[in-house]
Amino acid sequence: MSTPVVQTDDAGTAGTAPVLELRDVAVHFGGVKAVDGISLQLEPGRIYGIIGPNGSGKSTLIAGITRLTGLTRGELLLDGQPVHDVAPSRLAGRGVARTFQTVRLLADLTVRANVQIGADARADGGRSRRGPTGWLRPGATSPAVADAIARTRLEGFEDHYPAELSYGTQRRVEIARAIAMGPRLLLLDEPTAGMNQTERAEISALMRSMRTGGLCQLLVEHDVQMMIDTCDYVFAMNSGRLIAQGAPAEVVRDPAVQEAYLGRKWREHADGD
Ligand SMILES: Nc1ncnc2c1ncn2[C@@H]1O[C@H](COP(=O)(O)OP(=O)(O)OP(=O)(O)O)[C@@H](O)[C@H]1O
Repeated sequence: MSTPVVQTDDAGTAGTAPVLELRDVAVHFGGVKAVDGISLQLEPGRIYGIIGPNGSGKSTLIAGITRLTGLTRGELLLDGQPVHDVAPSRLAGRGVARTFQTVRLLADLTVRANVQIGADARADGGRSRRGPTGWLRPGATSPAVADAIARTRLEGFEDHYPAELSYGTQRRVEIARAIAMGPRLLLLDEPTAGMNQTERAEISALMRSMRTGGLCQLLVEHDVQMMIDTCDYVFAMNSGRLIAQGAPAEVVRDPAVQEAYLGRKWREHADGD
């Protein structure tokens, strides 16, 4: 169940120092205003969602936050510090981890070794350029890896290889690898794409359980029910801008959101019936 958000201001805050702050962030590709002036704040220990129709700018916003694409304008602050000059590879050392739309596990490494990669990125502040074999410590499970495996309920899978796991379990390994980095902010880009309802519910429950310790999570997801079940606060985008924000149940009822995203989706669904 989602937790209602109370006493928030326009930026979605409730008086706690933000982990991440965006001030008037824009990313333009020539004449395409993929992200066009977004300001928001994310607090520790909360789960935020971004919804919006295809092409509304969700992925570009994540790419801007993770420094994979440059900002046309605006400011990005982590724990109050500007990160415009921080290389993407150094963001792990600044407490930012992410998972991707597609599974990116290393096929010839066990679950333990895949998760160890995250722990090693944390240990050297994301500076390591070593290949996978340089990270391996056969048979040993570091405390960070053991903790990440426990938090993602992967005990018993440590010695398995990705190909031996279900798709849903592979995605949990990716989350474990990100958690092993010890992030304060975890970005999840469509973590339930391709999953069945049971697996989606597992990821939702996992995300809710991971809020302990102040972890802030930002979820990009097309599944509206997943958003409602998982997030404390949702931002709705259209054409690169925020068109609504607030508690998930309120945002999905917002007329602008219905028109831009949900209405279209429901119409497509109805047309397909
Ligand atoms: N590298 C790029 N060069 C030019 N245009 C781009 C580039 N990346 C994204 N765009 C454009 O920016 C807009 C936003 O795209 P983006 O992928 O961020 O949307 P999205 O909300 O993540 O979509 P989806 O839900 O389909 O993943 C789109 O019009 C897209 O075509």
